[in-house]
Amino acid sequence: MSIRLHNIGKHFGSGRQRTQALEPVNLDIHDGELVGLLGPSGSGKTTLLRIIAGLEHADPDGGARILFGERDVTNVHVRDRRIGFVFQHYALFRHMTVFDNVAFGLTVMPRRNRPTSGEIRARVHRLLEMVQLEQLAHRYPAQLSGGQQQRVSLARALALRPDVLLLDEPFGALDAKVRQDLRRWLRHLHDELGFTSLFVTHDQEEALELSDRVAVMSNGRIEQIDTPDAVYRSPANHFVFEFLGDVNHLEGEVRDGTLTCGEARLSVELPDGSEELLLRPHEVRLAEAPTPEAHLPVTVTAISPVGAEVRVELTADWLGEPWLATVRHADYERLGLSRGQRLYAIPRRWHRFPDASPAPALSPLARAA
Ligand SMILES: Nc1ncnc2c1ncn2[C@@H]1O[C@H](COP(=O)(O)OP(=O)(O)OP(=O)(O)O)[C@@H](O)[C@H]1O
Repeated sequence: MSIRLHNIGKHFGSGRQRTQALEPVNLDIHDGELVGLLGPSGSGKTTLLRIIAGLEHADPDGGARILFGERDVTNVHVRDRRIGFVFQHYALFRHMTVFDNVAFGLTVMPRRNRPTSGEIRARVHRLLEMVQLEQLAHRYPAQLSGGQQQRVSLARALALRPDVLLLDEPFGALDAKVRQDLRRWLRHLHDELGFTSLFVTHDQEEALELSDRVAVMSNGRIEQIDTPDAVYRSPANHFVFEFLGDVNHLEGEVRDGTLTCGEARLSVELPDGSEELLLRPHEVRLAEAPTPEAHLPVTVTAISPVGAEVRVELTADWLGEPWLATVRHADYERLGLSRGQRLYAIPRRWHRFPDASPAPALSPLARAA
């Protein structure tokens, strides 16, 4: 089921209390797609999700329309939109067993649509099997872990065979390992059952790992919507770049093709003036000597060799905030990295987002790559 949003804007309150939660948004979600709404607190993610669900109404002016496939659901009640919901705070019925929680939506259907009790039993068992909770069917929510409760919520949301599944910070309250498992598991279910899903998160990693496409939001606006790879590698603007990962800043004055900041110097093909360059940690190489293009002396202040790469914190008099470089374990050993060591940072590439420039600029190095 595709979802098409046309001119969905939202204000709350009136008079001086009136605030704009969403600027008019247009968005097309394809049939079977898993889309992540990613943004900081207050950026409008939940408001957009609630409008799609029918729990909130878009501003009526401006011709707001919501289509599920060919069906115009703009004025359709939440009950009739055929949506499954999963929220962060597991709203399971505490006095019902796992089985009854999952079966609930089916048992309260109008008699003419309601499956027989045998069919309900079979469907609930199948769902519990899929979320691997069959053994716990007779437990109560209080007897489950957070991750298990969230799996029950998912099974319950899927029991009514929704066309669209909406998830609001579904794994927000869980610890890192459980989140990781649930993400994989949601992706798997999504692919197996083929519904269309939209989920809200403020966790970059979660959005990038789970989504077919990510919509990055700030201040009630969709700043960019694209595949995880594209939003990460080709961010549309400064905000998206900063929000999607660790960033190192290099601010200085450019004169005659050289950016200078204290004792640091970098050759850049830019006109004279003040500049701010941005670099991801993996775009910073560490070396024992400067190059003709880059003279950026740094001191190693912390090393974290945990994970696939080594994270190295760097400081210098010319830096306001420490830099973070990620280096391969082989390079870590080759350089014999230790705290207090003095090295040179060599940018592999850099990015800049001059104000009001719609397209990001990349370093010549990156353009060549
Ligand atoms: N019922 C409401 N009345 C007034 N303002 C509201 C209401 N709901 C949301 N807002 C405002 O709308 C803006 C967007 O809120 P929304 O909850 O959609 O953001 P969000 O991105 O989901 O944030 P979070 O990640 O913190 O949940 C915020 O400025 C919020 O204060």
